[in-house]
Amino acid sequence: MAQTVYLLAPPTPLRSVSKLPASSPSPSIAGIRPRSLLPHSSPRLRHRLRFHACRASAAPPPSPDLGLLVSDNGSGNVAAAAAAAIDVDAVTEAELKENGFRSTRRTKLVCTIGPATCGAEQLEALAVGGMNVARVNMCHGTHEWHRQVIRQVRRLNEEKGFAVAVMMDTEGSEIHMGDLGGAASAKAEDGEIWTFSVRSFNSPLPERTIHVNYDGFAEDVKVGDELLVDGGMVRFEVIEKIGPDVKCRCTDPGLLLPRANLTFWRDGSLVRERNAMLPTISSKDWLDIDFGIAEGVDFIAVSFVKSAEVINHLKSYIAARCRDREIAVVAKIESIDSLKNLEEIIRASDGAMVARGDLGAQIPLEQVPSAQQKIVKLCRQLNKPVIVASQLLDSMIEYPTPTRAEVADVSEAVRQRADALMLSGESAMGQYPEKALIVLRSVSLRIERWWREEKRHEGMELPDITSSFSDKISEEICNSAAKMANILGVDAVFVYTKTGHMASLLSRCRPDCPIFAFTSSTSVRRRLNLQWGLIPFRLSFSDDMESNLNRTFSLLKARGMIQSGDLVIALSDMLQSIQVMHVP
Ligand SMILES: Nc1ncnc2c1ncn2[C@@H]1O[C@H](COP(=O)(O)OP(=O)(O)OP(=O)(O)O)[C@@H](O)[C@H]1O
Ligand SMILES: CC(=O)C(=O)O
Repeated sequence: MAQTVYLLAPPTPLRSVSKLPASSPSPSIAGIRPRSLLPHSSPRLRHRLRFHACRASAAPPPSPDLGLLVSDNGSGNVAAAAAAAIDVDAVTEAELKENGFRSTRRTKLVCTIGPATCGAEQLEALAVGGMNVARVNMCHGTHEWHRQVIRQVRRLNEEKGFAVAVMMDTEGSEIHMGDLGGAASAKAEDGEIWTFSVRSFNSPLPERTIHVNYDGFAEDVKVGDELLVDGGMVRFEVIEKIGPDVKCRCTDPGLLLPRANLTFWRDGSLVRERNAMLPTISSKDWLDIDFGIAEGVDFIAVSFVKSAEVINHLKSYIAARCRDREIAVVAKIESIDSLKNLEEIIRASDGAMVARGDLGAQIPLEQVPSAQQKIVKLCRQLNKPVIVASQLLDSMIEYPTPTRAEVADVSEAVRQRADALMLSGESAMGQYPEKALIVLRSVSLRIERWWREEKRHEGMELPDITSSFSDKISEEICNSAAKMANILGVDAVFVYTKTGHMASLLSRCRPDCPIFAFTSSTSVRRRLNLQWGLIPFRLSFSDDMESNLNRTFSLLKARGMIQSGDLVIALSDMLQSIQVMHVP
């Protein structure tokens, strides 16, 4: 296993990438020697790193192998296709000129797809607008509906050069309302009496009647309990139980949406004994998971995770059925149990979601911000991508501009350096999905730039996360490369990575510059699209690093993404030639 650090430096243009002898430090970066670049390396490692001083060639690029390189810019508006094989659209050109890759967006954007956005044109508008991941929520819609959406996203990727990943979100064993007999919503007014019942009804439902999906509902609730719909968007008080029917008085009026989640509280605490007995992954979820595997989704988000065990079980299940590619498992942190077992759950998962909607129905609302901060921090320490979700721009479901408080909430998530922000109802069924995406994009760009200008490198302790010696080498190289990138003010870090692991380790360090991640796998490329600061490309590699570098420089220069004289650090996790090694 070899790792190489390349330093590519100006000032005088060379005609080709040149390589110095292994023992020579880079002349352009005086005084920086391998040892000083790996300050934390154990002397026992005695690795010999080879540093290569190179410059992006000033010579006209050779005819690029256009079919091999496909990118999308992290700024999101890049329907990036191979430079000439597929024309780069006008939006892409404009966005590149406007921001340039140095200021490209680092925070990734997830959009929930629903009736407002499931058409081909609407999906394309979201991709052009910066959607990195499309989320489908299995609480809603049929398999046929989800299949159409997933295939449409794949088509967009293939035909227009996007790398939008697909995340399937399981329903989980939550207690929720039924379908409202086909109605899009129903309004509950203050003081009205509604019936919540486990009985099945034909459409249309009797007036002010709600079906509940959980058979034990009427037995579990008590007169006087508070019933929260959708985490408290509407509230009722239980006033009477008649067999399977529970009569409730509306105390906080609002809009009831189909299949909204239900929780009940007694004496100021969540009643959760019954919930605790329900399986995290229900039999319906297993059918949905099989569907997701068959449709080739990139992520499966698991609702109401209680422990690491269920994540491990699901990962083994996926591994047994999916030998040729990986599906990342994202743990949704949305329950008291998931907070209790947070670290073991995050360690077991490939990522996490701060699912503030349901979390806010399980813990007091005022505890949600600190829980968010804790989850985001832990995820970064453990190198797991983290999504901040729910109600970021809730008012934009109905209005074309966000509230100031919503903008502040988005800014805080960006400032915490979460990997991704998620739109839920705003994109699934809101009136302004594209505008909501623009708000996320512009707030992210602005806060990220402010952060860089203020030079606010947080000194977050990044603990060792690797167990194997080989991974430890990668980790040290990435930590050092990110530090060096900030000190030297380089324009970009290039990482050539088979599995994406090294790109992800770099992302964890949140360097000031963007990270161009090259991988030969389209599915790894899509997965990397969830991670902070990564601009993932697909590139067929050779084992010859110089040839890879030359080719990437030519291709990126041809597209105006880098220029001669740009300062770049390049890392690789897959050279077979030994360039980091134990000194004999
Ligand atoms: N596939 C779909 N079909 C119909 N409506 C949908 C679909 N996906 C989402 N929606 C609508 O958008 C709203 C917000 O979506 P979201 O995925 O956040 O769901 P949710 O019901 O709030 O549940 P969760 O807690 O799982 O996020 C939903 O309540 C629903 O009204
Ligand atoms: C996204 C989600 O499931 C929640 O916020 O509850």
